[in-house]
Amino acid sequence: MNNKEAANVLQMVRKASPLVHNITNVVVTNFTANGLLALGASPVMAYAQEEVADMAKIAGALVLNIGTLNQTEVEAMVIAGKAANEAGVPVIFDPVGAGATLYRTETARNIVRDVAVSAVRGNAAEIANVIGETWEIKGVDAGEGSGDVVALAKKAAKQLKTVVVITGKDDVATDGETTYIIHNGHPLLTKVTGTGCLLTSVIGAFAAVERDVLKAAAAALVSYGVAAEIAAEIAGEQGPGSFQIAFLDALSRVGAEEISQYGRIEQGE
Ligand SMILES: Nc1ncnc2c1ncn2[C@@H]1O[C@H](COP(=O)(O)OP(=O)(O)O)[C@@H](O)[C@H]1O
Ligand SMILES: Cc1ncsc1CCOP(=O)(O)O
Ligand SMILES: [Mg+2]
Repeated sequence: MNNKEAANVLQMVRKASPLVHNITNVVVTNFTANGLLALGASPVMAYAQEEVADMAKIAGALVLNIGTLNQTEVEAMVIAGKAANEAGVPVIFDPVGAGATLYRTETARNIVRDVAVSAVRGNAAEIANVIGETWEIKGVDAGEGSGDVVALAKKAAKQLKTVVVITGKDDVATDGETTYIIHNGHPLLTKVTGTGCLLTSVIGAFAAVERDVLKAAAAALVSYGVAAEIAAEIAGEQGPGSFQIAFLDALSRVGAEEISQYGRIEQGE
């Protein structure tokens, strides 16, 4: 995966405008829908157990996010996930807050047991907790110590038999064999709630058009990180509010030119 291939996948997203079915949290719902629209995808949020299977089957990707989970919604996620699996629709999972409470940790583990997920995206602590590892945040910035993050991502990918994406200062995407490290993004992303959750849904949009989920994830990460850098350039001085708006604008504008100029994808060990 290089910048050119990444830009091609982004172009495919804009052309196909895939339907991304999200079962996500109440904090990020509107931001996620607007972010997917800005990018060029078609978002839908549907949660009722009566309809989630039907929606998941017609979607290009299903995104499951346990940010504000409750038991009814978790059951809906499993119903949707199984329907997506039957229909060959990729399922992307965001284990928000795994490790923070026993309920979140157990639910995250149950979802990856009951649903065949194509990719899991979280920060290092969340991914560690899904696979039962302890994880110490080494500095103020959880992205510090990226060597350890790569090892954690590979271990998780092998254990879960899926693509694993760990985000932070640098982002790692791996299937356990091939690894990409993406050196894009901006610290202001950590000052806007839902930027991790939206990224998980953006990976869904990319996985809807690129069957190689590892390539889809790497392409999504570089597009997203470059968009953040453009937004910071335009509105970073103003603060997180202006940055959030500029970021939505940048998601709609980022393309081959910006990715070739700013994209920093490294093939890891
Ligand atoms: N220190 C940082 N510098 C640049 N980008 C960052 C930094 N920390 C996180 N990001 C970016 O913010 C986005 C959300 O990632 P992250 O904060 O790890 O997710 P979450 O909110 O789920 O913990 C990703 O695109 C990631 O690359
Ligand atoms: C603040 C908050 N509380 C529960 S879910 C959520 C949003 C988390 O979003 P992200 O992980 O993308 O920062
Ligand atoms: Mg998160």
